[in-house]
Amino acid sequence: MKHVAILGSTGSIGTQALDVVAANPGKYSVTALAAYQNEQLLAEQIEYYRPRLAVLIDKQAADRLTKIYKGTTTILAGEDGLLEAATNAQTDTVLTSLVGFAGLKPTVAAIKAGKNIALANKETLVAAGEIVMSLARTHDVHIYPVDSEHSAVFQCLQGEKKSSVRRIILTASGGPFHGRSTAELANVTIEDCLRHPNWSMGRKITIDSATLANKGLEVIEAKWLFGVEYDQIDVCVHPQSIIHSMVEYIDGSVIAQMGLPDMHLPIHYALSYPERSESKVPRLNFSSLSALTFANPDVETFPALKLAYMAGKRGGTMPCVFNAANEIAVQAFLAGEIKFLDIAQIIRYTMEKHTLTESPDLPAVHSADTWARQCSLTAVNDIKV
Ligand SMILES: NC(=O)C1=CN([C@@H]2O[C@H](COP(=O)(O)OP(=O)(O)OC[C@H]3O[C@@H](n4cnc5c(N)ncnc54)[C@H](OP(=O)(O)O)[C@@H]3O)[C@@H](O)[C@H]2O)C=CC1
Ligand SMILES: CC(=O)[C@@H](O)[C@H](O)COP(=O)(O)O
Ligand SMILES: [Mn+2]
Repeated sequence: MKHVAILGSTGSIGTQALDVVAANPGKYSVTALAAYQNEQLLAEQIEYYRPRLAVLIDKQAADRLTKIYKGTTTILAGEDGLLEAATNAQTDTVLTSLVGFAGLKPTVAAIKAGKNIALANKETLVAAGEIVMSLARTHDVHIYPVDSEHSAVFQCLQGEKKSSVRRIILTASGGPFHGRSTAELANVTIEDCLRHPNWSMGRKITIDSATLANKGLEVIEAKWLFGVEYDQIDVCVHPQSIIHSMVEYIDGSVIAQMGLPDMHLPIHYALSYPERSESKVPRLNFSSLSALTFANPDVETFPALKLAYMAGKRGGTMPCVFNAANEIAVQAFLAGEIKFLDIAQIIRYTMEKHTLTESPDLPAVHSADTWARQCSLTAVNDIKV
C-alpha cells in the first residue's frame, strides 16, 4: 500500500487524485490533506478518507475544523501545517497539486524528508528546477510527473536510453483562441478564457492555456524532468488533445502516448508507477475520432510561449521571474484589472527589468520571486483601468 499526502486536495487535480484513491481500495491510504481555505470540501474529504492530518492555510477556517475533528484528525494551519503535511512520517508519496510558487517550499521539504513526489505543481520546477532535481538525486527520491504531457513523455521513455532521444514534442491544445489574431484577442473576457476546449481545470492554469504560458511553463518543466536541452523540446499544436505528447528517437521513430483528455489517467499512472493497474477511465474509440490535426504554435500572437523559451535559455533566476510575473498578471486579469494581451506584456516587462542571478540557491530564488512580484505589480498598477 502507498501512503499518500495530497497538497491542494480541494482543487481540480486534488479531487481527481482522491477519485483515483477511492477507485483503488487497498492500494492507497491518505495520510494528509491540505488546502488553502475550502473548509467545507476539506471536511467532506476528511469524513471520507480519514487522514491523520489535515491542513488549511487559513487559520480561522482551520480553527473551526479543529473543534469538529478533535481526537480523530489533527488539524493544522498555515505554512507550518503545510510543511508538516509534506513531511509527516506516515507518508511515502506527496502529490503536489497546489497551485503556483507556493508549491516550492513544501516540495523541497518533502524531498528532504525522503518522500517521492507525484508532481502536478509545474511552477516548482519552473522556479527552481535545477535545485529541486539535484535535491531529489541527493535524497534518492523519485519525481513522477502528473502533468499530462510529462506523463506522456515519461511513458514514451520507458525502457529507452536517454542518449537515444532526439527530441521531445509537447502537444498543446492551442487553448480557446487557437487561430485568432492579436486584434481579435484585445477584448476577450475572463469567461471566454475560462472556456478551455478540452480540459476542465483550475482557473489559473486555464488562463495559462489561453495565453500559451502553460506550454511555456511545460517546456521548462520538461527540461528539468527529462534532462534535455531547450532545442530538443518542440511544441506542436494539436487541438483534439488526444496525443498527450511524443518522443522522437535518433532512429526516426516517434512514440506517442494517447488517451482521452482526462487527468485521472496521468494521476493514476504517477501513483501506481512502476505498475500499470486497471482503471475505469473512459477509453479512446478510434472510429469516433474524425481527425487528429497538428500545427505550429503562433508565438507572435501568443508571445508568452516565446518568452518562456527565452527565460529558460537565459537560465538562472529568469524562469522564476517569468513564473512570478505570470502569476501576478493572471491574478490581475482574473480580478478584471488588466486585459488579456497585457499578461504577456507584463511578463516581458518584468523579464527585461530583471538583473539575473546565474546559479541561484533557494534563498536567491525566493528573492527573485519576491522582486518579480513587486515589479509586475507596479506594471499592473500602471496599466490598471
Ligand atoms: N487541473 C489540471 O488539470 C492540471 C493542473 N496542473 C497543475 O496542478 C496544479 C494545481 O492545479 P489545479 O488543480 O488546476 O488548481 P486548483 O486551483 O483547482 O486547485 C488548487 C488547490 O491548491 C490549494 N491552494 C491554493 N493556494 C494554496 C497555498 N498557497 N497553499 C496551500 N494550498 C493552496 C487550493 O485550496 P482551496 O481550494 O482551499 O483554494 C486547491 O486545493 C497547478 O500547478 C497546475 O498548473 C497540471 C496539469 C493539469
Ligand atoms: C491537462 C494538462 O496537462 C494541462 O496542462 C493541459 O495540457 C492544458 O492544455 P493546453 O495544451 O491547452 O495548455
Ligand atoms: Mn499539461
